[in-house]
Parts: sequence; C-alpha cells; structure tokens
Amino acid sequence: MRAVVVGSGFIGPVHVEALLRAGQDVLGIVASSPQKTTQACEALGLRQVYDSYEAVLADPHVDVVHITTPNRLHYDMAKSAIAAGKHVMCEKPLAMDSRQSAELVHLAEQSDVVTGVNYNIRYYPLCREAERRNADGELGNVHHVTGGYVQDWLFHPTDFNWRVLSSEGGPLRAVADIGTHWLDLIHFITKTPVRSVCADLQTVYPVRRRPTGNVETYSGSSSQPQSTQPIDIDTEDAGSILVRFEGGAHGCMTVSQVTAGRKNCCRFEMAGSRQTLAWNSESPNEMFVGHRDRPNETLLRDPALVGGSVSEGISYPGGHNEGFPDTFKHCFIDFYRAIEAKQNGEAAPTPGHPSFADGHREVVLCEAILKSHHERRWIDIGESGIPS
Ligand SMILES: NC(=O)C1=CN([C@@H]2O[C@H](COP(=O)(O)OP(=O)(O)OC[C@H]3O[C@@H](n4cnc5c(N)ncnc54)[C@H](OP(=O)(O)O)[C@@H]3O)[C@@H](O)[C@H]2O)C=CC1
Ligand SMILES: O=C1CO[C@H](CO)[C@@H](O)[C@@H]1O
Repeated sequence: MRAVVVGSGFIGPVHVEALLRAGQDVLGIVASSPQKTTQACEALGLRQVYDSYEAVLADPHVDVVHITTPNRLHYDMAKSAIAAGKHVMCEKPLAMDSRQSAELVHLAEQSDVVTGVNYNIRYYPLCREAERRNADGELGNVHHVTGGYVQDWLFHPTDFNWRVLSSEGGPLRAVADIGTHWLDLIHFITKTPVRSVCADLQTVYPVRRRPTGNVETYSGSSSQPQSTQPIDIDTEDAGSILVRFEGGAHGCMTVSQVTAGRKNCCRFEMAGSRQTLAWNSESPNEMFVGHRDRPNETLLRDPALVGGSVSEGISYPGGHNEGFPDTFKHCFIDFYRAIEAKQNGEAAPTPGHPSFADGHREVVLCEAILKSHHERRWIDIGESGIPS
C-alpha cells in the first residue's frame, strides 16, 4: 500500500515512522505550505513532494491518506479523501461535532474504502491483555472503573496551542483531546458503552498569553521567549466526569492538562468480581493484577506471559520495552490488514482497528459531557447516540 501523511507537526512524523516500521510504502508528507512540505519530506527521507492536499487526492498512486492536521480540518479532509476513493486513517477526535462525525460514518459505509481513527492507546500490549482477560472471564463482572488522563504541557498560562481555542479544536478540549483516549480504551477492554455522564469541567486559566508566532504541540518548554498577547479561553483545562456503563457498572474519569509533573499519564483501575487490573501509560510495560485471597501480581509485558493472540501484537521479548511509537505501528498493522482483507473479499480481522463508528461514539460522548456540565445534571446517551 502507498500512503501519504497530511500534517507535519508533532504526530505526522510519528505516523510516517510507524508506517515504515509496519512495512508500508510512504510516498510523502504534506505540510501547511510548499516550503514546510519540502522540509518535512527531506527530514523524513520521502521522495514525493506534493503541492497540496488536492494533489495527493488526485494522484492515482496514493492508496491511503493519514490525516494528522488540527481537529477543525479532519471532517473536510476525510470527506474529500473518501470521495477520491482513498482509504483514510484520521487522527482523533474524528470531527468537531456529531453531525460531522455521523456523516463521515455514513459516507464510509457507502464507500469501498476502509476508514479508521487513531485511538492508539488500545495497542499497548498490556491493554490488549486486559481486553483478553475481560473477554475470557478472568476479570469477572466489572463493578467500576476509575482513572483518566492527565498531563502538564498546558500548565502555565503562557502555554499555548491551537487546542485551547474551540474554533480550532472543538468546544471541548481536555475531554476531547485526551479523555476520549481513556473512554475509547475502557470501551475497547469492556466492550460496554457508556450510557450516562455527569460532568464538572474547569477552566483554570480563562485568559492565556498567545505567542504572536506559530506554536507546535509540546514545544512550550523548549521554545524561546517571544512576544505574546492575552487571549480569552473558551475550553476546559480539566474535568471530573462520572459515568454509568450499560449493565450498571460505574466509572469516574479525571482529565487535566495542568497537572504538574504528569507528562502524559493515561491510567485505569478496573475492579472486577474476580480480580482488579490497573495500568498506567507512563510505565506501560507492567500491569497490576489485584487479588483478595492471594498475593497481588505485577504482570510484565512479555509475549510469553500473555494469553490468547495478544503476543501477536508484541514485537520484542520481555524486558525490551515497547512504548508510544509502537502503538502506532500496531494500530497501522491492523488497519492495513483490514484494507487487504477488504480487497481480497475476506472478513476484517478481529478485534480490529478503531473505526469511524468508534470515533463518532467519542464525539457523541463529548457532546453529552458538555451538556451535562452546562445543565449541571446527569445526561443519558440512548441507543440512538442522542444525548438527552
Ligand atoms: N493519537 C495520538 O496519540 C495523537 C493524536 N494527535 C492528534 O493529531 C492531530 C494533530 O496534532 P499535533 O500533531 O499535535 O498538532 P501540530 O499542531 O503539532 O501539527 C499539526 C500540523 O498540521 C499542519 N497543517 C495545518 N493545516 C494544514 C493543511 N491544510 N495541510 C497540511 N498540513 C496542515 C500544521 O502546520 P502549521 O503549524 O504550519 O499550521 C502542523 O504542522 C490532532 O487532531 C490531535 O488530536 C496528536 C498527538 C498525538
Ligand atoms: O495521545 C496524545 C498525547 O497528547 C496529545 C496532546 O494533548 C494528544 O493530542 C494526543 O492524543
């Protein structure tokens, strides 16, 4: 398969590297200007310098596009890629609102292309082992799930990124940007949808200082001091969200982008009727397995120590640690297998890559969370996906 990545900021190059490690052919990367495109292609050793996204879509040699641009561009770019007959791997969140994400699901269903949303955290091997333990009944009935996703890269009021503006990233920020990773992960492990939410969101800095130049994600600590101007912030820095799952399990998710010292910490503790599982993305190669009547265990990521087919998603032996970039590689391996299966008229492999329907579910949850916060009450999400 021949892929092109769109967006050359923080995560675009991660897609390129993961694709190359997954054995795919990457033709080029497209940035926001011809000059940046040339620079990015040179830095990554890519041969094809496209003038524009339109030129990518017009090129019959391109099979797949990876969309890694700011959130506000996902809908239009994904829609035009589907119309051009390209397979699409889109970064999360899938779209700015559920009208857009529902339309993308519909367009994908009507097309012959394979589509996906990069909820990569599912691809940490021990998260897959948690999914297997739940499916095989080792966890028992899940009573409740706690945890969330916290970071510190927007800790100072002088930290700035397009995500803090609802016009660029969507009306929810911390919840959409990182909370949806947690919600997707818990859904992946439990296969149980969230049916109600009760949210309390917090904007710690209602005004931030915006640098007058461009700022790439995570560039805050390394960038030179520059001139800034005050800007009103209309998105949340943090939030506490109670959830109720279908079937009655309870949950509690915390999100924050202003928690000093937590660099990129997605964690869960899942209490089942037979055991408890706890995992943290900052030490992703170990998982706590809690017992009531015998000593607790620490399970290390090791292909020899996991069950079912989980070892197929592990590339290195125990002790040879895997991390963030490897999750992209494994997500893309699954995605490209689904493309191959479709082309051969075979069923898609299971459990499969995160789909546009998964992406839409997360956008719907974001809307329910925002509604709950505004109306200061529990909001139900029905089978139809419409919050009430
Ligand atoms: N799954 C994951 O783990 C992660 C997912 N993401 C998601 O990826 C997306 C991008 O995030 P991130 O990389 O952090 O953001 P960045 O701002 O670092 O990068 C986005 C890039 O897109 C470029 N861009 C803007 N408009 C266009 C255009 N029309 N055509 C081509 N390129 C364009 C920007 O260029 P310029 O700066 O010149 O405007 C910038 O280089 C977001 O949706 C985010 O949620 C991000 C990080 C991790
Ligand atoms: O996984 C991730 C790490 O942090 C980034 C910045 O908040 C997110 O956008 C991203 O999805």
